[in-house]
Amino acid sequence: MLRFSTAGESHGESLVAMVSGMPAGVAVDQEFVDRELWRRQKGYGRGGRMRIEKDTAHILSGVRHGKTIGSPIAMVLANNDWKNWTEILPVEAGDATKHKAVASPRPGHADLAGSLKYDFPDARYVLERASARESAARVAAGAIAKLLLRALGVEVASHVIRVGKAELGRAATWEEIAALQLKEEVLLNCVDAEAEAAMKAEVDAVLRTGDTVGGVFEVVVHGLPPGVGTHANWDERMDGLLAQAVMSLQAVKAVELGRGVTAAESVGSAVHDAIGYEKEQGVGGREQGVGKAVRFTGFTREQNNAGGIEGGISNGEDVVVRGYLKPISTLRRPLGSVSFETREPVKAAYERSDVCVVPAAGVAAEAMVALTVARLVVEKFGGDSLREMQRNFNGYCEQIRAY
Ligand SMILES: Cc1cc2nc3c(=O)[nH]c(=O)nc-3n(C[C@H](O)[C@H](O)[C@H](O)COP(=O)(O)O)c2cc1C
Ligand SMILES: C=C(O[C@@H]1CC(C(=O)O)=C[C@@H](OP(=O)(O)O)[C@H]1O)C(=O)O
Repeated sequence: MLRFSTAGESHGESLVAMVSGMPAGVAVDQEFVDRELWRRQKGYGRGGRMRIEKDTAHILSGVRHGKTIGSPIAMVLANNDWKNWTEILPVEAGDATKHKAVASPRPGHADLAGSLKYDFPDARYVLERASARESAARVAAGAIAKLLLRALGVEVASHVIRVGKAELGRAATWEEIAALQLKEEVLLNCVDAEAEAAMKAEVDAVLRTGDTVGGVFEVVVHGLPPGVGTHANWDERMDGLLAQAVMSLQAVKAVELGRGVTAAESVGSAVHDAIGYEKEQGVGGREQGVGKAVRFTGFTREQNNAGGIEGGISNGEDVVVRGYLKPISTLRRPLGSVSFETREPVKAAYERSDVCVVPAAGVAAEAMVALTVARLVVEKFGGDSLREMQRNFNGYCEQIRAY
């Protein structure tokens, strides 16, 4: 089973990512892993911390001569900011002057609930792990999953469809989304320059007023054959697993598959994706790689409102997952809170903060989606080595082509 976990605190020495269950023989491209980390650090509206960090994954195990060897992969990502904290963090609990205590819990953070739960004197102990700094480790793990998927012709990419009130008012093609991932500059990771300018204006407006914004990103999985995930058990359905994976990201408050949200206010005839068949084009091979059309069978759809999943099973169309982000919680003009010490009303704590993280959250969500899909792919196709898995995968593709 493909599994991953992370460890590490925001201002601790390092983050750690562990991935196990990867087949042997997958080429691990360090440049690709680091580029994914770079993409997560970018986007208009990020705060001062991103000028301190330059994330890179130091691979400690599970890779030999550039390829996976089937053993757990451990990676370490240093926190550059750690050196600014070494003298402050380890002091005794309760010394508010020395350990950067967060003495008034910030609304929208885990601060209050976590301090009560773990019996901490202030929220610093909570936020260190609750922070989305952790998502960098997820991206390192997700990059490994992406490399496995890529070896099977499956690609995962994201783009931003809303920042505050500004939205991309049209559907994006896979080619547009794939091309975005290669850009050297990341503004708001939107496929449309005009919509992106409007999104930037939303960020500028909240920068002026000391406020924050949220938005919506969309992750697309391209090239996944029909038949991954299952309807058979609730906890094996791909839709449920994707929802949990993306919802688990910091600040994501809703997850949508396909047109799930607007479908609720529509009628069945407008929502469901009519099925056709085109033998000539559909049957006869699949081209692999970003931007190429992938057809596994002759069955066709006029549209993809289902977002590539029906009954918890991939149906061969692009898998489309949207994540809805609340506005960032920490405000330069803070909301009301209460002092832990005096219980008097005070403003919530503020040091520095991002004001918009929609593009970065999209990259982290790509990682979560890639890890989820890779897990289901490993379950379906098995194989201790990539060669064995590719044989199983190709055999299955032949089977459904001849269906
Ligand atoms: C990439 C990324 C960066 C984030 N940066 C900040 C930040 O600088 N300030 C902040 O208040 N919240 C930030 N968040 C969100 C908080 O971590 C999150 O809202 C908080 O931990 C509470 O968790 P919840 O919103 O999931 O309930 C960020 C989220 C992501 C995905
Ligand atoms: C460090 C990252 O994001 C952090 C996530 C975060 C939060 O509360 O989630 C708060 C900020 O941390 P700091 O207070 O150190 O500036 C962000 O910078 C990162 O994305 O790598």
